[in-house]
Amino acid sequence: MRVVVPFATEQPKTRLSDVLSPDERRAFARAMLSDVLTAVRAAGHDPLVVATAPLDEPTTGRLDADASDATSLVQIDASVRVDDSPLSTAVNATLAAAVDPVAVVMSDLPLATPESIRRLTTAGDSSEGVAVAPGRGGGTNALVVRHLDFRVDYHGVSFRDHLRAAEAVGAPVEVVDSFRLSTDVDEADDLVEVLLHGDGVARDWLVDAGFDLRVNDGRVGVRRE
Ligand SMILES: Nc1nc2c(ncn2[C@@H]2O[C@H](COP(=O)(O)OP(=O)(O)OP(=O)(O)O)[C@@H](O)[C@H]2O)c(=O)[nH]1
Ligand SMILES: C[C@H](OP(=O)(O)O)C(=O)O
Repeated sequence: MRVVVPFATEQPKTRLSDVLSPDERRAFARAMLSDVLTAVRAAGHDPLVVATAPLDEPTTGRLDADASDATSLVQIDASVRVDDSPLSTAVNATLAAAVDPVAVVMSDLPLATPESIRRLTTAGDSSEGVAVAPGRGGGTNALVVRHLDFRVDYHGVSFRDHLRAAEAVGAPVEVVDSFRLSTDVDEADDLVEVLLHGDGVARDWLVDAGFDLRVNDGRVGVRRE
């Protein structure tokens, strides 16, 4: 199945600005993308990155296969389509052109595993269905679209909006209940999950950048050396 991975190349993860510089956010976003692409490929699928700008011509940050500091960019070896239109417009262009089912998997899911991707791509297996993996907080972290008329509308409470959109076109919905797919990394506290449950490039990046768990009386957070 074709798996589309949207990617904001130039100014990603602004909600991590409190803990990461702009160059670090670019580098960490690429590390997460790398983990997602690895999981997609290991699940037997062919990823297409739909990026706002080319991945091989960074405007800032250093492209370095032996990434050894927090602003070196991990090399991404994947098919890339550059489309600088807004997220939903870019994804919908892909859906409109598709004749076969398409999966859309966000690039900020560094806990994704081949098993969780396979669960997604085999869900909603009716020929006209839609499978939705919600993100925490109302978003949509991954989708499989088999209905030709279904279109995405990201941001806001997109999980609820996508259920309604599926209903509007008569597409049966399966909700994919997956810790690994529901964990998108948006805010500093989400880094806890990557440190605890990740085992890929993104976790290594955080450790190299000096992040560790911060244990107080309340909820676990992160601290940086
Ligand atoms: N192609 C494309 N992908 C996008 C765009 N905006 C976000 N993405 C990707 O969509 C997914 C979800 O992104 P968000 O968490 O909403 O946004 P973000 O830019 O990563 O982070 P924030 O700046 O903190 O909102 C990630 O895979 C992003 O890389 C866009 O305008 N175009
Ligand atoms: C793209 C957006 O991501 P969030 O801002 O919820 O992380 C969504 O899931 O609708």
